[in-house]
Formats: sequence, C-alpha cells, structure tokens
Amino acid sequence: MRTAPAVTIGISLKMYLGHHQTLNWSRRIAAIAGRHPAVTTGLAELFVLPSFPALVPVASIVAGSGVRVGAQDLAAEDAGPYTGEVSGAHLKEIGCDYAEVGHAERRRLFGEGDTVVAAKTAAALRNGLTPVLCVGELNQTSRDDAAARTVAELERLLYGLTGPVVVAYEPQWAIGAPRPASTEHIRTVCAALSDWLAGRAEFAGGRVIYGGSAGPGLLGDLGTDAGGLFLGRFAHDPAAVETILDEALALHGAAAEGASV
Ligand SMILES: O=C(CO)COP(=O)(O)O
Repeated sequence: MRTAPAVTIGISLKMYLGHHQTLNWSRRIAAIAGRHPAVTTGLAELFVLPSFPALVPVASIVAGSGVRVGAQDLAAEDAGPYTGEVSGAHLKEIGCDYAEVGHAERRRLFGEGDTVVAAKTAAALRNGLTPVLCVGELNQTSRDDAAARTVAELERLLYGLTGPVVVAYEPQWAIGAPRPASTEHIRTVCAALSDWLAGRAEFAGGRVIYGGSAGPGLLGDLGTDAGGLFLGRFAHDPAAVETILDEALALHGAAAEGASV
C-alpha cells in the first residue's frame, strides 16, 4: 500500500495553453520541483494534467523532477471502437499516474453524469491510475449542507470500487471565480470527505484536495483539513506554484511541531 504524501498539489492546464507554452511551462515547473525541499523530501506530491497531445513530451520533461503526470479525462472502456476516446490502458502505458474524472466542466459542457463518472473512475483504477475525482455542490449553500451533499455524491460515485483516490473538492460555483470558497466552507467539507475516506479501508492512501480559484495564500489557512490543492488559472505563473510549495513546507513544519508537543 502506498502511503499518501502530507500535501498533494495538482494542476490542470485545462485548454488554456498552446503546445509549446505547455512544454515551456512544464520545464519551469520541473526545475522548481526538482530543487524544492517540499518535493525532494517527499512531503509534497505535485502532479500536472496537460492536454492529451502534451502528455508524452511532458512526461519526459518532468522525469526525475518528482513531478507526476496525468490526463484530464479518460474513456470508460479500455479498447475498441470508441472514436476520439483515450483509454486508461494507453495512458498508463505512456507514463501517466493520474486521470481526472467528473470535472464540473465535463459535466456541464459535455453532459457527463454520475453513471459515466463512476465508470471512468472504475476505468482509472482498473488500469493502475489514481483517479482525481471531482465532487462538489452546484450552487452556493451552507457549509453543512455542502458537506452532506458532497459526501453523498462521493459515496454514490465510489460505490463498489476499491483503490486509492484523490478526491478534488471543487464547489462548482467557485470554479473560474475571482476567489475561492471561504476557508470555513472548504475546511468543513474537506474534513467531512476525509472522515468518510478514512473510515473505509478500500480507499487507503486516498486524499482530499481543494480546487476552485485556489492560489497562493490559501493552503496555510486550511490546516490539515485539506490534503492539498487542485490548481487551475493561478498555476499558470510557475512562481505561484513555487510559493504554494513554500507554503506546504511551512504548514508541514507547523503540523510536525504541533504533533510533537
Ligand atoms: O477547476 C479547477 C481545477 O481543475 C479550478 O480552476 P480555477 O482555479 O481556474 O478556478
């Protein structure tokens, strides 16, 4: 069994960058990760999710830097007549460790519902990929209501499955917004999701991270309720990623000191 790192930082490039921009960005991220103590000590795991055509070159750019690579989507099936789809088996073969499933944009713009998301989560696990499973309420609501809805959603999507998952709590109303959800909101929902995961041995190694307009300055406020961040726009500047790794190191140092008293 693989133990979860203290902090997980994921970055989805969505469809923002061109191919060469993606490669240049990846070179800068690899350089930062390769020398940053948060990554070199194994405290933080950093993964990047570029567009499909960039996966192979990005995997080779980040090799040896500690950065892992994954896809933003995968097919529910492993092989066959599925025009335009990319299978989990293929992703694994080219060096992916992660596959994102259930992002709000795929649900809203491409009609993916719970059945498809659950099938894609199963496909990722079946092929040895860690699913980055996005969950989160559609509309702004109280933090307790959001926690109840999101835990129920996770339970539905993971029914019958086994394996380590990264649960990305992304309140849909906080994606693409000027700022993230409130600290109290994020902490309440992430703690509820973490409790749910922790009580289930079949998901050992699982983690809960927060996404939705996340950027520098947030991680330290989340304490240990969230196991990290899932970044979008605010990771386009590699310097922001370095700042967040600094924050991960500071947070872990504080948590370790707290545990020893
Ligand atoms: O959806 C997200 C990550 O997948 C978050 O994106 P933004 O941080 O750009 O809102």
